[in-house]
Amino acid sequence: MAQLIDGKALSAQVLQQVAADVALLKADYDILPTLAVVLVGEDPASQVYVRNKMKRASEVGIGSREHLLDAGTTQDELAQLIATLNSDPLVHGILVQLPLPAQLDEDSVIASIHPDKDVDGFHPLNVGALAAGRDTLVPCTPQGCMIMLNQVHSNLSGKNAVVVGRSNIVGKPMAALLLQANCTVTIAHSRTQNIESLCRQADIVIAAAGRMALVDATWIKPGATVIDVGINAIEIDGKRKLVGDVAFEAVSQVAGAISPVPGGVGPMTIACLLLNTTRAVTRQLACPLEQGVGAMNTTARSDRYVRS
Ligand SMILES: Nc1nc(=O)c2c([nH]1)NC[C@@H]1CN(c3ccc(C(=O)N[C@@H](CCC(=O)O)C(=O)O)cc3)C=[N+]21
Ligand SMILES: [Mg+2]
Repeated sequence: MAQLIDGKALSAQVLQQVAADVALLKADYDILPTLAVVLVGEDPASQVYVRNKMKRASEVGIGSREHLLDAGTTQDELAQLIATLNSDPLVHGILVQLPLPAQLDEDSVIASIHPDKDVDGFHPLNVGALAAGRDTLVPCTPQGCMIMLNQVHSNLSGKNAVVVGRSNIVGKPMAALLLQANCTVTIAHSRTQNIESLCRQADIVIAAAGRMALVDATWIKPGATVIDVGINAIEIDGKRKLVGDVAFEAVSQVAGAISPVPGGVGPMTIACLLLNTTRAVTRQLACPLEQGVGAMNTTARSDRYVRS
């Protein structure tokens, strides 16, 4: 049986570190790191996610502001709000919950967020900086996956990693981070030929395709590490259930390590969002810090949150 990569427990470790950094920012700079979450419309799943984020924020001492806009909000109204948040010195992180209603242009909304407040790491400047291997705000889900991988692998150098899925929010930044960790990286997707045998050569499989139970036991090399990024909501006997992109029961008989859904990548994503909020603060301080929170200001420091 595969080792279970417990995202819930691991996220608690990350959150503990974030709480310590929040306390340090308070003590040394009298700063309350604050996250503004913008939700447009009334999608029930989005409401649950946003509520979870605010709850975790308050647990680690991060301030949060919730901006609930109605579903008919115009591009100009949203732009107005973001401009206000951009210039508010008491707001350090801005998250606009995606997806947005159809009348709104996501790309221009994302581009309007100040890059140093972009705790999602979706702004084109941050995307480019990550691609170039520079220090920047990194998307939360891939960052969480790297921390999970560091739990299993003391050294990722030379590992064959296959990322299944090529989204801008997971697949592409995930591949960039794996490359930065010196993995040999392949991005597979819906048009990839022989995807099953390709994955079977991988030491690491990141399943981020958005297709329920897509990755089966026959796709996995014995002993490989499997991270499940899927969050597919299904109904069983009228009850809502969350399942991943990996056929968990079957794959856990073959893999060396595997993350579950729920309790895997999801909690890590939220922990990294709050981690990014403290990192956003350090990017906005007038003078760079020599130690403490300032010392964490590099994308290569995910290992800092991992017990050896
Ligand atoms: N701008 C933006 N940034 C995001 O990071 C973002 C977004 N928009 N839109 C939606 C997705 C989805 N997402 C999740 C985060 C945590 C869980 C999570 O904690 N899941 C729990 C279970 C929660 C449940 O039961 O529904 C778990 O997997 O254990 C899930 C999904 C962030 N997203
Ligand atoms: Mg995809």
